[in-house]
Amino acid sequence: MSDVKALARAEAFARRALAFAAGQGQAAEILADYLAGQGGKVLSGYMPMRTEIDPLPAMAAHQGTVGVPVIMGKAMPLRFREWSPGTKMVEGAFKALIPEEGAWVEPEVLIVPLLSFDARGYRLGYGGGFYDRTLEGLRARGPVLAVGFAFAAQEVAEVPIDATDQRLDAVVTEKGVTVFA
Ligand SMILES: Nc1nc2c(c(=O)[nH]1)N(C=O)[C@@H](CNc1ccc(C(=O)N[C@@H](CCC(=O)O)C(=O)O)cc1)CN2
Ligand SMILES: Nc1ncnc2c1ncn2[C@@H]1O[C@H](COP(=O)(O)OP(=O)(O)OP(=O)(O)O)[C@@H](O)[C@H]1O
Repeated sequence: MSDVKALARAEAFARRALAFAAGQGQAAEILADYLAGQGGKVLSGYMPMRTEIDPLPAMAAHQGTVGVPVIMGKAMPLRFREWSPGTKMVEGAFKALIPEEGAWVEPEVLIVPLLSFDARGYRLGYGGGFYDRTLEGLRARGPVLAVGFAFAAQEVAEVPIDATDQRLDAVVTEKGVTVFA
C-alpha cells in the first residue's frame, strides 16, 4: 500500500503544480460563502505551503475563532493554535508556519489541505497520517465538519485508501462545492 500511495502522491504533486500555475480563481470566495453558515464555530484553516490552494481569505472572513495546525510529533494528532491575520508566525516542523504563541483551540469545522481527493470523499495527504489521526480523535468527541479545499484538477477516480483514512464531509474547489453522502 505504501508504494501505491507514494506513486499516487508523486502524480498528485505534478497535477497540483499545473493547477497552481493556472491560478485559483474565486475558490477562496466560494469557500468563504460555504463557511458563512458555520459562523460562531471554531474553524481550523492552514498556512498554504508549496503549491497548496490558498484559504487565507476565507479564514480571515470567518466570524469566530480560527486556528491553524501545529505538529506535536510523529504519529501524534495535530493541535490547533489560535490565528488571526496579524498573528506573528514562526517556522514549525516540516517548514509549515505556526503561531509563535497563542491559545490552543479545538476545531468544529476544518479546512483540510490535500494532494488529491475522490468522489467518495477520500483524500491523499503528505503521508504523515496527521489529519486522519486528528479527525478520528475529534469525531470521537463530537460532530465535526471536514471540508477539503483543492483545485478541481486534484480530483482522481479513486484515492488509494486504508483502514485509518478519514473521509471528508465536503470539498470546495474553484468550480464549486461538493457535499459527500
Ligand atoms: N499547509 C499545510 N499545513 C500543514 C499540513 C498540510 O498538509 N498543509 N499538514 C498536514 O498533515 C501538517 C504538516 N504535515 C506535513 C507532513 C509532511 C511534510 C513533508 O514535507 N514530508 C516530506 C517527507 C518527510 C519524511 O518522510 O520524512 C515530503 O513529503 O517530502 C510536510 C508537511 C500540518 N500543517
Ligand atoms: N488514526 C490512526 N491511528 C493509527 N495510525 C494511523 C491513523 N491514521 C493514519 N495512520 C497511519 O499513518 C500513516 C500515514 O497515513 P496516510 O498515508 O493515510 O497519510 P495521509 O492521509 O496521506 O497524510 P495526512 O493525513 O497527514 O495529510 C499510515 O501508516 C496510517 O496507517
